[in-house]
Amino acid sequence: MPEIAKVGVIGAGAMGNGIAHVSAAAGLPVVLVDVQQAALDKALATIGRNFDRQVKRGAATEADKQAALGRIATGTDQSLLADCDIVIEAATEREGLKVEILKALCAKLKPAAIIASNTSSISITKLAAATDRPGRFIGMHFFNPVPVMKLVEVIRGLATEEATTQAVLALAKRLGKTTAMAEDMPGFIVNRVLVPMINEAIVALHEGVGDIASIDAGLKLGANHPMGPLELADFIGLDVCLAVMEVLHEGLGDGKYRPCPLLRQYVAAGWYGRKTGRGFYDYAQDPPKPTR
Ligand SMILES: CC(=O)CC(=O)SCCNC(=O)CCNC(=O)[C@H](O)C(C)(C)COP(=O)(O)OP(=O)(O)OC[C@H]1O[C@@H](n2cnc3c(N)ncnc32)[C@H](O)[C@@H]1OP(=O)(O)O
Ligand SMILES: NC(=O)C1=CN([C@@H]2O[C@H](COP(=O)(O)OP(=O)(O)OC[C@H]3O[C@@H](n4cnc5c(N)ncnc54)[C@H](OP(=O)(O)O)[C@@H]3O)[C@@H](O)[C@H]2O)C=CC1
Repeated sequence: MPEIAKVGVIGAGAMGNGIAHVSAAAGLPVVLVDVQQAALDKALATIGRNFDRQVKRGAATEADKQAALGRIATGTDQSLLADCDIVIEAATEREGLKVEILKALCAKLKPAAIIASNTSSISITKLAAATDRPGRFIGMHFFNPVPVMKLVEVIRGLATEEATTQAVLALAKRLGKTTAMAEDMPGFIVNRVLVPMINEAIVALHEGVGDIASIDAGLKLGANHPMGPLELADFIGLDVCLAVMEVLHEGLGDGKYRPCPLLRQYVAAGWYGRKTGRGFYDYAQDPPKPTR
């Protein structure tokens, strides 16, 4: 398997922009594709702002930022990914959508190209089966925010070839990440543990055990979490949290993974958290104000 020299990213949202950021910062040319030009524009602005954080701290120079931004090409057409050695799929956490994207993508890529999914929980084996290259399909699960979080979970599907695994481990290392191998089971490792905790915080809110501010203060001040569980849920996206709980509940068949009805209600209202401006907190206010 040749070394990965060019990275494609599909989906320019909360995660896609970060994956493009760290790939370009590592000196790799990047192609970032999304269906909405507006999403691409927003992603480039976010990447620029995140580089500014690093420049301010002296962790990067203005020249580093400009050079990295110069390595990122964007567009709404998947054919721009034709000469990428790997394409990392980071589109919305909906299985049907991912399958549709992957099926369309295969025809556009060179036969040797690897496809990786950044999915939070969906079966890598199942997604691989939707492609023409199950041996060159793998889970490469980054964490939010990508420029800061050191971990990449690597998940092999049943058909993933060793050369694919080694190429992705080498890429993660080049991106400055630490890898953990996770089995292709619902939620992999981190989300199997973390998202049920978030769901339990929502249950506690739903049952009136505490209000939003108290629940978040509890885990921040009592367990030294950097963010409270409800603040974190908004940061991840309530849509993603619900999608993960549904995969756990269905895949493991245990009632303890039942998504809290209040989480369903917030997602049904379109209150996804930071990405829509309102979730458990209203981000139109400064500081963000609890919504109940
Ligand atoms: C759902 C899934 O499938 C998997 C997941 O991702 S689960 C979610 C995993 N993520 C978490 O658990 C995040 C928990 N929260 C945190 O770690 C911290 O709150 C945080 C790193 C996000 C912010 O840290 P903080 O101390 O509150 O803020 P701050 O001191 O301003 O930032 C620390 C660093 O992070 C950077 N940072 C903060 N927020 C950032 C953001 N949204 N994007 C990029 N960089 C960010 C800052 O620039 C700073 O970096 P520099 O030192 O280079 O400037
Ligand atoms: N949020 C998180 O903390 C984490 C999420 N993940 C996973 O990463 C993936 C992305 O999540 P996240 O970044 O939060 O999601 P977002 O909703 O922020 O971004 C998804 C992006 O994909 C775009 N998209 C939708 N359909 C297509 C398509 N057909 N082709 C190209 N782009 C498309 C969306 O555009 P539009 O808005 O127009 O639909 C949107 O810009 C998910 O699988 C999620 O589970 C993994 C780790 C952490």
